Amino acid sequence: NSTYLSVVEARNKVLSDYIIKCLNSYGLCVFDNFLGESKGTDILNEVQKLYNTGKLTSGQLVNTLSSKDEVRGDVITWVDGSEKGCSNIHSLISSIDAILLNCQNCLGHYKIKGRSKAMVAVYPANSTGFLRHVDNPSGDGRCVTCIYYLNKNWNSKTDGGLLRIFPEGNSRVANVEPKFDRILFFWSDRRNPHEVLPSFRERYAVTVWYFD
Ligand SMILES: O=C(O)CNC(=O)c1n[nH]c2ccccc2c1=O
Ligand SMILES: [Fe+2]
Repeated sequence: NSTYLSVVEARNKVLSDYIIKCLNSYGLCVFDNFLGESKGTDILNEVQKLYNTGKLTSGQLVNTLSSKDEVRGDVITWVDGSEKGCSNIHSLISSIDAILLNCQNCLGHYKIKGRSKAMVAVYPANSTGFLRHVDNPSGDGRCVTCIYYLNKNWNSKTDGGLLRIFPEGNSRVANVEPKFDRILFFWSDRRNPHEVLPSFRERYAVTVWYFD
């Protein structure tokens, strides 16, 4: 009904304003309790199903050493949400689209024109994490990285898997716990080198990149 819609729109507006302010000031933005416990759990269940039915393949070109203890990196798959069993991932993507549509023409000098499919990524327990990198070092069009985390009761002291962002020209480092129902936005270019520390527990995330 109309009241529900206006509540959702008002909430999206508040969130868009927050993202615009944070991204333009710090180049990154973290927001907790994005979709709530039940929706977040629905998405987590879909991601775990993809993982447990072997739908994910190795994300990085990890040079699997011949040694017995294999190098364990992230495993990923790309979904647009129309696939069977991905309807909740689809609604996640639509929720993020709605928020960023609200930010139109207010994110730096970007005019967002599109986005990637959603990348579902799982770092297995005892994984090596992800070496320090820039998502878009070479101007491939990606301007904003958006990551939605799905890890309940995550404690990086015991579970590892911390995302560390080193904002360019800034001595401070952002240590982001991959907490359940947390959404993170950051500029995809050289302003935000980042790394994922080794993970000692399965670590789930869904990432979408927005293009200008
Ligand atoms: O999960 C995180 O907290 C951060 N994650 C990343 O920075 C990240 N960045 N670029 C990728 C490219 C291919 C496959 C996985 C990735 C990936 O997890
Ligand atoms: Fe990255």
